[in-house]
Amino acid sequence: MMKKKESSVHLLLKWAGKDKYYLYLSILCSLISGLCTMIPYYGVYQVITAIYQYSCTKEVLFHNSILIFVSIVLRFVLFGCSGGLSHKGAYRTLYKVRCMIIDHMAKVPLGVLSEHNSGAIKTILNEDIEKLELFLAHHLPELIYYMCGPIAVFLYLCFVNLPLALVSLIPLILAMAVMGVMFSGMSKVLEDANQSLVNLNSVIIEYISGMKVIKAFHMGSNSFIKYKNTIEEENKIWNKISKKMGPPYAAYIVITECGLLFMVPIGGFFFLQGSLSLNVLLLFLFIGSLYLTELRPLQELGSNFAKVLHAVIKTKEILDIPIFEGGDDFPKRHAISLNNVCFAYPSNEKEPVLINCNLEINHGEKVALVGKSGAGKSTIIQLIARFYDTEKGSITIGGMDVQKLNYEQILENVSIVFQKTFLTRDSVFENIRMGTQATLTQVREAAKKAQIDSFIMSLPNGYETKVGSYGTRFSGGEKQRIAIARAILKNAPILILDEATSAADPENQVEIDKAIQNLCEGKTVIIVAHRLSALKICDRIAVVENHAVSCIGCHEDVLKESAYYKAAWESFYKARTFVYQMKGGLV
Ligand SMILES: Nc1ncnc2c1ncn2[C@@H]1O[C@H](COP(=O)(O)OP(=O)(O)OP(=O)(O)O)[C@@H](O)[C@H]1O
Repeated sequence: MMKKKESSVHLLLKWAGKDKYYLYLSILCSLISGLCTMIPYYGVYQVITAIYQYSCTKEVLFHNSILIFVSIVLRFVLFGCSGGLSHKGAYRTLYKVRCMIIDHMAKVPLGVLSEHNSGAIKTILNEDIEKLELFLAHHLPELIYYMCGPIAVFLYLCFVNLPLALVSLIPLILAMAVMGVMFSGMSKVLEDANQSLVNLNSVIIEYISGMKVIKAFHMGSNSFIKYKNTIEEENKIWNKISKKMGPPYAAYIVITECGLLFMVPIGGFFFLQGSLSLNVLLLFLFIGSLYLTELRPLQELGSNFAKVLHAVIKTKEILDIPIFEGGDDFPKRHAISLNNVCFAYPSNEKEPVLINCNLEINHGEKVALVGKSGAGKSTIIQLIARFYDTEKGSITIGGMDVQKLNYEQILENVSIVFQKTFLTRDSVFENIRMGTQATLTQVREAAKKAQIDSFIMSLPNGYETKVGSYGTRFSGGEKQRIAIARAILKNAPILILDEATSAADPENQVEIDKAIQNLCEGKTVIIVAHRLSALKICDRIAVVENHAVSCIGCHEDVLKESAYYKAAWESFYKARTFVYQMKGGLV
């Protein structure tokens, strides 16, 4: 546990980089401010001594009052400076850590990222990182401050009377024992509490994103059950924590204040014995029984510290996800080849999706992947785009193993149009150019080819129309054409269309087909075709079944060779020529 704490603080300071000097300065201010706590006690002792020795004059009162006043002002000024510096250091560190995570996530293989629960990532990015700020900006300087004062007072008391100074520590020893009880076995409970927060975040995200389905199926209050159960689970954990922490916390508070209980009899005994003067007894009765109450906030810091350690560990877990770095330049030719590829998803390693799968796609060729649902079509394209690495076998682009290629260049050279289009809360213009420096003319050019320019121009603010709330009014087909415009603008030589025509209805089917034709021009294309109508632009068709590509060729050849394709084509053909018969006659 101790090792974990050390490495976590060390990690935090490493992440802070040069900004750790703000934190060091803040600690120094806290330290001096904490030491100032001792000065008023010293002043009080001087006055008591003067009274006891009948030498108390106006000067003695005046000097000590000034001393006490200056030390109190200094204490607060320095504590304020410490807070300012710690906040500056903390927010700069927070900014760095957030950037580090975002940078890192951009280099993490997409598949690995999707294996992570999005609620867990949100908890880390949002709540856990905020806890780092709490620690750096507040806990660290406060820890020094609250510890320094009592330590300095104790040292001063040791200087005045060692045995009584040691007696003054008895409440501290008892309070530490109580704290030990309080925190024993807490790491598991706190871990559960953090996990329940992650679950709660995931359920909320799931609940909000599934709102449409919940309403459509009139699931009403039943849909709340998972949400309600998760809240109840969290409630149970926090009840458990408060039951465990409540009594020892009360004991801790009382014990830190019970100094007089020991000081009066023991100090009084020494005084009666004559080994203690009255001024020293008074000093210990006033101060020796009180100064430890300054340590009280340490208990709260202690419990928060456990949360901070958890946050550091979680942040590190994200930063430790292996990334793809370096690698060879992307080749100029783009023939794609799968050679005896075996693959199972990391979350389900026992169920192989692909076994010895082979596929050859020529440079500039357009190949459709067809097959039953769950056959592995999307898996193949995810492996080509290196969302995951193959277990056995290899995938090459232009003869080069994808695992040896620069990952960033793979992302640059492979465009994927997914079935679901993600629109950011930004203008349509920014949604098409997606962070590139493309001009409005270039964006419009791409949008024209994607058959969406006239629709965008009809929007209230044209290309400047904000998507956000308005975005919900885009139809599936319109969104898909925006995605196609993005891909046209990106102009990557390899194009993957995963069910890209699925949102097409008869009205915009023609437009989407035209958009896709424009998009595919001169590219190496793989289309995951669920509707066989998408096959018309393809040179060859590959059937995915039984964990591999079972046959590949032109439409006529595959029709002869593949029973699956023959059946699929026949039902597609029947559906195309289907005429609805109404009761009263033909429609
Ligand atoms: N992230 C994942 N983790 C675990 N298993 C997965 C994952 N994604 C897909 N699978 C499983 O892998 C198998 C192949 O899925 P894949 O999506 O490649 O099929 P598909 O042919 O594209 O199906 P569909 O046409 O329905 O989209 C399926 O059994 C699916 O359940």
